[in-house]
Amino acid sequence: MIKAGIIGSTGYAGQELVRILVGHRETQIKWFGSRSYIDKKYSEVYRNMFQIIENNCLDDNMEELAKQVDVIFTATPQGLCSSLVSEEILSKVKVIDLSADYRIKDVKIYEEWYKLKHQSPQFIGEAVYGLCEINRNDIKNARLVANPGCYPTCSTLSIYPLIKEGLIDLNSIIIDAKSGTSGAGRGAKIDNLYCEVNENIKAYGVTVHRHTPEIEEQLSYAANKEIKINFTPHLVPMNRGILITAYASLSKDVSYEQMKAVYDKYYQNEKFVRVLDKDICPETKWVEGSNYVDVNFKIDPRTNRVIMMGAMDNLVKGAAGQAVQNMNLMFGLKESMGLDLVPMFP
Ligand SMILES: NC(=O)C1=CN([C@@H]2O[C@H](COP(=O)(O)OP(=O)(O)OC[C@H]3O[C@@H](n4cnc5c(N)ncnc54)[C@H](OP(=O)(O)O)[C@@H]3O)[C@@H](O)[C@H]2O)C=CC1
Ligand SMILES: CC(=O)N[C@@H](CCC(=O)OP(=O)(O)O)C(=O)O
Repeated sequence: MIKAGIIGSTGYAGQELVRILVGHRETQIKWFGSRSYIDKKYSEVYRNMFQIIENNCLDDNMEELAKQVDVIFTATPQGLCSSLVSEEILSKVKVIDLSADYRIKDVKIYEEWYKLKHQSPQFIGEAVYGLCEINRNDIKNARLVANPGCYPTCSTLSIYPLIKEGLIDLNSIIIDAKSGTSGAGRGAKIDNLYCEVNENIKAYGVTVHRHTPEIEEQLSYAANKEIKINFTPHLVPMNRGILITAYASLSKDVSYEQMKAVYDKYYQNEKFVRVLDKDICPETKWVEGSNYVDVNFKIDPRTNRVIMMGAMDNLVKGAAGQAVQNMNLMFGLKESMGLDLVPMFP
């Protein structure tokens, strides 16, 4: 049995991790970390866990945690994980960070976009970017995994095959993204109040969203060349779900069948990436509650552009599900263990 501790178990990403790990037959959650609910029953914070979890919430005592568990998940605000990790901790326990602290390899770029001083830059080089479909082998040997951001997961997986195969103009990529409000976390913020969000849709973080450099870095690895993108997220009035619509100019003539073969080349053996049939557009409702990313594309011959689309659940493949996928790889388990979650509908 893997013993797991979750720092930030009372947030939206943390509670999704709890929900998934409760159903994981090789894992036992030993530590339900919290800042605001210390000594309160977890099932009083999340009543869906009534009679399922009897534990109390605990503080984020890393030293004590490291003695008691095999893996620590940090589902906490940006900057916290990097202030807790040390060589001593990493020598005792594996860490999977759901925040962005170790996702960006250039610390200056992290500090510039996050407006934070990085607390342990010495571990950035070692951390493995946990996009399982692309970095599987490195993840298996990692002590520290940077679980990818939600928008970057959906964007990268939707665009990656076409970059790898040199089918798109690298200077022409535009990503339009939409997210449900659980992406913003459980903390009270005026922008996320019912009256602000309901019956509304708005762009935010235009040109300055912190996921821009993360997506650029991942796409640049795929291209082996520096890429800049336009990335515009929108907040939509739903609980869960991310939809990506990305645009790029084609760099060569390519038919539907050829492009489909490219997506299949990368994803036909990937359980969690589903390349949809011709003309079927990904929808958030068909992936909700699951670890799937649905992707598809359409070529527009009038403009010589391709439109790439992706949909996933921000809390599952975009956060907790991917974190469990990473844990499975790090502990030599079947990659999909605990993640056979059939999408919920309606
Ligand atoms: N929501 C999403 O869709 C996704 C989130 N993520 C990432 O996961 C992380 C958590 O996000 P999310 O769950 O949305 O956020 P929430 O605001 O819902 O949760 C934050 C969690 O962190 C805890 N926390 C806050 N400050 C501290 C602190 N100083 N010390 C210890 N614990 C603290 C909170 O504890 P308490 O409630 O007890 O005060 C809570 O459990 C973030 O880094 C986010 O970027 C990644 C991908 C997707
Ligand atoms: C709707 C919303 O606010 N989404 C968040 C992104 C989700 C998240 O928590 O960010 P990570 O994936 O980097 O961890 C945002 O735009 O900041």
